[in-house]
Amino acid sequence: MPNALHDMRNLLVTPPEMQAVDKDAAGSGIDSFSLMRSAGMAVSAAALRLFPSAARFVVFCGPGNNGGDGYVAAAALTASGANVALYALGDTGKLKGDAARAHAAYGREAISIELYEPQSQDVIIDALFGAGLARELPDQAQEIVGRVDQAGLPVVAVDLPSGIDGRTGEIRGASFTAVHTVTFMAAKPGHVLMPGRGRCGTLEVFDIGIPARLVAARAGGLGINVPAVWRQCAAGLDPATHKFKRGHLAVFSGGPTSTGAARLSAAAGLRAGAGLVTLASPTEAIPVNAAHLTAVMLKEIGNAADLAEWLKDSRLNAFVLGPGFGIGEKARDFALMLCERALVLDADGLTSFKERRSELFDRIAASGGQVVMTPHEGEFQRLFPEIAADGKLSKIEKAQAAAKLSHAVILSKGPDTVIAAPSGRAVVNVNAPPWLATAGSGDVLAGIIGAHLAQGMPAFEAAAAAAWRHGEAGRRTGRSATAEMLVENIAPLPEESAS
Ligand SMILES: NC(=O)C1=CN([C@@H]2O[C@H](COP(=O)(O)OP(=O)(O)OC[C@H]3O[C@@H](n4cnc5c(N)ncnc54)[C@H](OP(=O)(O)O)[C@@H]3O)[C@@H](O)[C@H]2O)[C@@H](O)CC1
Ligand SMILES: Nc1ncnc2c1ncn2[C@@H]1O[C@H](COP(=O)(O)OP(=O)(O)O)[C@@H](O)[C@H]1O
Ligand SMILES: [K+]
Repeated sequence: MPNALHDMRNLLVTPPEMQAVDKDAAGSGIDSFSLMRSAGMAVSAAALRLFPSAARFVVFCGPGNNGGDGYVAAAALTASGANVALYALGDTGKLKGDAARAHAAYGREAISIELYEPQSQDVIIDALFGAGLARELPDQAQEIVGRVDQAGLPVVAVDLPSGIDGRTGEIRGASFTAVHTVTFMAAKPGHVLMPGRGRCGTLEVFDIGIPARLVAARAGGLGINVPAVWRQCAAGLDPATHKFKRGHLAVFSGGPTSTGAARLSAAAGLRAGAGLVTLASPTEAIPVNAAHLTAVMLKEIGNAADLAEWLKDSRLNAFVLGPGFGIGEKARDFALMLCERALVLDADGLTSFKERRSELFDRIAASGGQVVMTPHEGEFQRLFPEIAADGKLSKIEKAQAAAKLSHAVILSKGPDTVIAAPSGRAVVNVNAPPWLATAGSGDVLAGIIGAHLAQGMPAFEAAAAAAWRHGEAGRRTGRSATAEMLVENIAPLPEESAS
């Protein structure tokens, strides 16, 4: 695992991994109650920072350690002079361990949660359930979520908004929608996967003092897609370079009425840094493509024999196949010929293998090439129906399973794009604005990945860096983004110092 993922800010730790970290911390002699105290104090500080003039802080405490953090926060808020009311879910007499100790230390009355009546100036501290949520949110808690939503009250969540599954980001029955979430040591998948991400508000990762080495030792290779993940593979270009050293990317065009998608990929590939980009076009689409291209070159490739001849040029080192290409045998034949080099298989290129996927997966395994597949949800479902249908798996786990099965790097698109390698390594992209969901946006992404592959980046880093640059391009473009505008706004790769 690269060092980048050892940086706590970039790590994602699943709830079971975090539980193991807790045990290791206790085993190494760290006082678990002092960790809870740090956690609760951090929540109290965040609440006071965000709502310095709140009329009342209402703390909801659950039956486990998340509730324990709530008792500590309530005590700290009270000590700071704030007006605090505390409502408990379940029998406080049944609290155990650190949570029981935090409850005792709070020392004031806990009101039963069903008695909570919203007041218009309330600020909610949600400490019902965190990483330990093991099933649907109890009915009583769901009802409170409804009351808080209806009253439109701001919520500060402890660890996770209660109701969000920390492993998957799914909503277990109902969940609070927080304006701010304070989590501890490292973010969890539920903070970055949808729909959970949309309910966390701003995310604060607070260091409660567990040594980083204990967290890193249990972390399983998941991270957030920050430049540190791939920067070491994107070193600045050699000033003595020439265009062939920056790689030669080829993008395959569809027929005369569906050429735009491939041209978008090609334009994005050039803009993203490939030295040369050639659009490979069937004969009948040559006129329309010729009429639209300038810096991108054009080559007539009608059939597999033409392609075989062209591939004798070993400088052609990366390919994008799929956008607007058409579904069928030609796509399959071409893709199978390209697996040995570096290939982005997208759109129709993926769908063409719906009934014949093992041919593709076997070829990828045998070829040793760098292959990235970029399915959106529908394409993922077509190629990996059994994985897509497994309701127990998170989006990260689905991408990991698909990567393992196909031997390719999988970039599973959406607002929470996941990039996974066959080894299990995976990152979640978090910089994409919603207006990236515009026609042709995926074609632009495929072109950026192609440019990275052409420059010699390994498939995982090429895909992760492309998702990030695509997101940045979206931000630079703004809400009115079209795919053409995204191409214009692809910025240079960040310098060494960016994180
Ligand atoms: N990470 C760290 O280093 C630190 C973490 N800390 C904090 O600990 C939190 C994790 O604590 P936790 O493990 O006690 O889990 P938590 O979310 O309180 O819930 C578990 C309880 O709820 C119950 N239960 C579960 N689901 C239920 C349901 N649907 N309906 C009803 N009951 C349900 C479950 O009972 P059971 O499933 O056994 O029946 C159990 O009693 C974490 O989020 C963070 O805030 C800090 O204190 C400092 C250090
Ligand atoms: N809500 C969203 N927020 C951020 N990015 C999104 C959202 N929805 C889609 N995207 C991104 O937009 C792109 C759409 O690609 P794709 O589905 O292939 O569309 P198209 O075929 O029109 O190009 C993907 O990169 C995807 O990750
Ligand atoms: K919570």
